[in-house]
Amino acid sequence: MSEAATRTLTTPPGLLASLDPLLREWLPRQRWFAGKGRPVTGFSLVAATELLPADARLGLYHLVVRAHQQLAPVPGAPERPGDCYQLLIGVREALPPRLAPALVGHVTQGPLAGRTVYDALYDTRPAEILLEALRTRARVGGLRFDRAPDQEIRDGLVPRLMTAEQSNSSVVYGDTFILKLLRRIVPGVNPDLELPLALAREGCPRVPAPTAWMTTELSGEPWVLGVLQPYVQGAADGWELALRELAKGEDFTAEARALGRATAEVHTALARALPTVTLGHGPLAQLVAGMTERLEEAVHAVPALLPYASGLRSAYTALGDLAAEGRTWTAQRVHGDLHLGQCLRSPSGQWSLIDFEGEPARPMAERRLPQPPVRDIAGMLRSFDYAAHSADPPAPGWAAACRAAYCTGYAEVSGTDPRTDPVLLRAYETDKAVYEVVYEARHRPDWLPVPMSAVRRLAAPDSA
Ligand SMILES: Nc1ncnc2c1ncn2[C@@H]1O[C@H](COP(=O)(O)OP(=O)(O)O)[C@@H](O)[C@H]1O
Ligand SMILES: O=P(O)(O)O[C@H]1O[C@H](CO)[C@@H](O[C@H]2O[C@H](CO)[C@@H](O)[C@H](O)[C@H]2O)[C@H](O)[C@H]1O
Repeated sequence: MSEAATRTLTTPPGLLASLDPLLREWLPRQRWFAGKGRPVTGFSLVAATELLPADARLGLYHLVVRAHQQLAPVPGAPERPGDCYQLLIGVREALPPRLAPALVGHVTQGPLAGRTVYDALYDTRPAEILLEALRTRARVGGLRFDRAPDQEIRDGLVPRLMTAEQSNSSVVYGDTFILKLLRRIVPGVNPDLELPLALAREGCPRVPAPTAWMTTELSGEPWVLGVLQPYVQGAADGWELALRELAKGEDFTAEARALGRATAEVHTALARALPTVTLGHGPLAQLVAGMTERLEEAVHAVPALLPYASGLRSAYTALGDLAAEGRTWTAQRVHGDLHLGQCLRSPSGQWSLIDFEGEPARPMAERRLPQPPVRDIAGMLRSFDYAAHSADPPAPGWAAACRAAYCTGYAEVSGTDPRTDPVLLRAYETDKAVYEVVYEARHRPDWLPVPMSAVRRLAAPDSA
């Protein structure tokens, strides 16, 4: 591992050098590793902070590493410095059986030869150390832990790592708080903290308000590393609930309508809290160009899209034509990756929206741009379709009823029914379905038929 770019280095260099071969094996296998499909050629260390020294029974290091990857999975392909990842690495003589799933590897060289390194988020003491740092607003090396002025964190909360399929890693503390540790990290303001804080200032009850957060500063820029929020106890997510009702052949329209209302409440609060802009011909042309470019990239990555490409493209050109005729749209900050799995229903039936990070694969600057709120609506409409098409047999009528109820709920609160703008809606649904095709091809190939069935429908000229 190259240490040339090291900023804060309080760890033994021998440990870092010996981690390189272990990380090459371990990191690409993690669910949250974003660079799947491109060989990792090595790592450089961006920052390292010792939380507990390695000569103790338990050593603990916070690392920011940059993964260097080849651009294509072929021998000799050019490589580029890739994404940065946040790791919490524990060092022990041996792992107790309960930590077996956390194993990164056994160190074979350097001063720590013979010791075992592991993903310390699985372990109680390291997780407690993070919460304690947030509680006490600690500064450790370059790591900064902050807590909202009006929020308290009591001690003694027992941590457990969530095992859900995630883009990041979350630890639940005593069913009271949940800490999301971002895995692939980027410089600058992160909407996963920015938007919930803005919504909390607006008094919007649909989003858990951040209690505390963890940041660092690298090369003069802030980086968000984690966010602690109240844990919604006993909550079920919209995806689980929808599948449960589908399996029983039950109607889900009352919940879909409530979700439409919740989405509109969040959009209204975001439009009050942060700037809105009017999109005229120029910005719309850019937006359409972005959708078209994403489609071209997707066709390249997933050739099964090719037969539908021209039909899909027509959804974007129809939008471009409307803009050329002088139509304008209002854009505002949005959730950016809204789907049923991002909606939590409390036991009392209240819906909350979570995970404002946006689509993990998009550049951060793009994720923070104001966009037509229909972007999120399209995400939810796709999600009802996902649920209906992952049922056996598929239930397109169920999806249609939920989609209609969701739009009705949205219109009740916002005063705008998304169905009155079908060209915009079709363009955004198409963009989302194309994103999903690439996402599934990369992460869950078995799921590919679900967005592909939507692609077939959206590519048909009468689908608007
Ligand atoms: N405030 C919360 N209360 C209860 N559960 C939560 C809360 N926030 C997140 N979760 C659970 O954690 C999971 C992952 O959270 P999310 O923010 O979507 O992370 P990721 O970006 O890694 O996908 C969610 O699907 C949900 O089950
Ligand atoms: O929740 P994440 O931010 O990690 O979002 C990513 O993963 C989602 C899947 O876990 C993916 O969502 C797609 O599958 C869902 C069912 O599992 C479905 O409800 C969504 O509509 C569909 O888009 C999401 O796209 C991706 O960004």
